[in-house]
Amino acid sequence: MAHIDGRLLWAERLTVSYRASGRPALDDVSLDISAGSIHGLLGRNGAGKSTLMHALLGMARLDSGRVGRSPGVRVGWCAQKLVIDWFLGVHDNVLLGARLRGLTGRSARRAADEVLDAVGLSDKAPRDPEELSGGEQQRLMLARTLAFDPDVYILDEPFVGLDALVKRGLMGVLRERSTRGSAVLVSSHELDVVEHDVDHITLLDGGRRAFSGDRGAFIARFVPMDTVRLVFDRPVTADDEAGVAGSRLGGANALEVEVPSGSPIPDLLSMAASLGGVIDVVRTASTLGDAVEAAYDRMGAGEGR
Ligand SMILES: Nc1ncnc2c1ncn2[C@@H]1O[C@H](COP(=O)(O)OP(=O)(O)OP(=O)(O)O)[C@@H](O)[C@H]1O
Repeated sequence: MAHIDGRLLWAERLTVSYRASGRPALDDVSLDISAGSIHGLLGRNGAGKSTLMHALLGMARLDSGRVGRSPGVRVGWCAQKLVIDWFLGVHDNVLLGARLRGLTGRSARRAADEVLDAVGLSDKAPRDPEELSGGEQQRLMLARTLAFDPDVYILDEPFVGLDALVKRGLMGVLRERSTRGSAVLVSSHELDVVEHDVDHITLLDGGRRAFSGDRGAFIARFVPMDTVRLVFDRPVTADDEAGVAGSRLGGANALEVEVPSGSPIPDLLSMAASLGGVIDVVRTASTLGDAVEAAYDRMGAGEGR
């Protein structure tokens, strides 16, 4: 696989309409998917996430713009709706992914066994897909995509219906694949699952790109401040409060101060040390979920369009 500037797959100013009139489902959206990254595609229901994924896969009719792919890059997709070969058994569905990757014989079977194990379906391998639960069928689709082991994973709401342990395990497998150089584009409303693993965020709002950048920049943009709490082993005095610029009382034994999201705070720490009696410094960092909530609030109020 060769790539251009680390980019494996990209969209340039895509506009897609499902009907001739009315607002486009995707409006002038650009996106780069780079090797080794996990890229979260976020947005409310109907924001255009699936449409963008379909466009990247070459499955949407473009009004304008273009999709580019570096030479030899293989793209794998796990759809939001169930796409399973119901005429094949569980193991053979996964084997299909390994064969599409070019593996044959024992190595294909081994690859299929490995991913069935990774998604916790080894014991269901001899079954037919209709004998699986909804969550297991979802895992089967993911297993097939993992067996294909593409350079770019396009995963549309892959965690719906999965239990917490399986979700975490799958996120770990995706992280491992990205560390080996694959790229992952994942849409999800389950921010707690992707919270610690996404490097890059693109946020869509009504078909338009409202944000694209790294995770830290996203949080800083929508929740610009963290709260730091200085806890004392004694009541806070007026001198303490005056000594920490911008602080407020946080109960009898604590001061609270707002600092820029994610920023180092050496001055505040040395100030705390000089006050005497500070026994704990607790920083409440904003999460991806906080930032998305704040972003959706602002988008509801018209910002970001
Ligand atoms: N086949 C279609 N025909 C007509 N309109 C469509 C079609 N598919 C999607 N749309 C419309 O395009 C817009 C974007 O839909 P899309 O499925 O891309 O959103 P999404 O962000 O993936 O939403 P969700 O989070 O609910 O999955 C929506 O307004 C939707 O109603």
